[in-house]
Amino acid sequence: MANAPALKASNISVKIDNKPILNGISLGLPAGKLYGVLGPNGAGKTTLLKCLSAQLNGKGEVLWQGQDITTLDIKSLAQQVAVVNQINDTVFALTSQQVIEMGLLPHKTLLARRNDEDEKAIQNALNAVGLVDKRQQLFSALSGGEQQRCLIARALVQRSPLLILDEPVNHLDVYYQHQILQLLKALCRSQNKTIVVSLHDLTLAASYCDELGLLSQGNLVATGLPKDVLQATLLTKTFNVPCEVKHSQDGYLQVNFRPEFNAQRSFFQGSTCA
Ligand SMILES: Nc1ncnc2c1ncn2[C@@H]1O[C@H](COP(=O)(O)OP(=O)(O)OP(=O)(O)O)[C@@H](O)[C@H]1O
Repeated sequence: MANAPALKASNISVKIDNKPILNGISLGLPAGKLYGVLGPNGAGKTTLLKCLSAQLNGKGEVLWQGQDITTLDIKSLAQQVAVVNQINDTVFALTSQQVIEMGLLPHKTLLARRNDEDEKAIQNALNAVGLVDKRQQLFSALSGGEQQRCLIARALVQRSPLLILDEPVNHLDVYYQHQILQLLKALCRSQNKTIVVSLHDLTLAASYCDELGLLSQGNLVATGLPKDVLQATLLTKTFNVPCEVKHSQDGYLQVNFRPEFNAQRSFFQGSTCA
């Protein structure tokens, strides 16, 4: 079946400390597609991505190529799924190259040395994310955006058919936001990869993602083509900010949140500030 989902989540639910975080999420994504997960802070995007990449075991089932993803042993999982989590405060005493090289581990035996093919993969990944000149720089000395691109490069050399990236364009300037999403989309098309990203920029999501899922308070309130998910009324309700969606003649969607919205009014209510 050409369009059978490569990644299929059925009825995923997560509770933490008895608080529902995800409520019965089901979605299916064919190979070769870029899927964007959207939603306000705390909606459950990271939690969903962790379930899809077997970092978190919720209720329900995640099938990757027909197999329950939680049953893969750690090496097979790393060969199948590359993960880029949000950058945390972990300071790696490693160079960019060494961080990227970690992506080769799932394909190596314990004592294997780096070969020409590995070197080429690292060089290609450094090129792809524009970090050739930072190769020997300590990861901890990279800027936030460079760290983000370095972790994406690590995922690239992992050569896995499924990529899960949590806010991959966070910290990136406009050029690299577009460059990284173009790269991810190209990987879907040229290598038939299945890629899931969480994003906050809805216009960017509309420009690059094949399909979107919109989360609100742990519920998947819409999923499908960008034009079907990005409806002004639904977005206004979900993000609690008045919004309009413009459709350009060349097929692009632009989501504008209204600047006259005064979030500070509620912020300063009850405070003594003038
Ligand atoms: N380990 C945890 N302990 C307690 N609560 C948690 C834990 N992990 C997540 N949560 C809660 O689950 C909810 C969803 O969190 P999640 O990180 O998935 O949201 P998100 O949509 O990715 O948010 P953001 O846009 O801010 O990154 C939040 O209310 C969060 O506080």
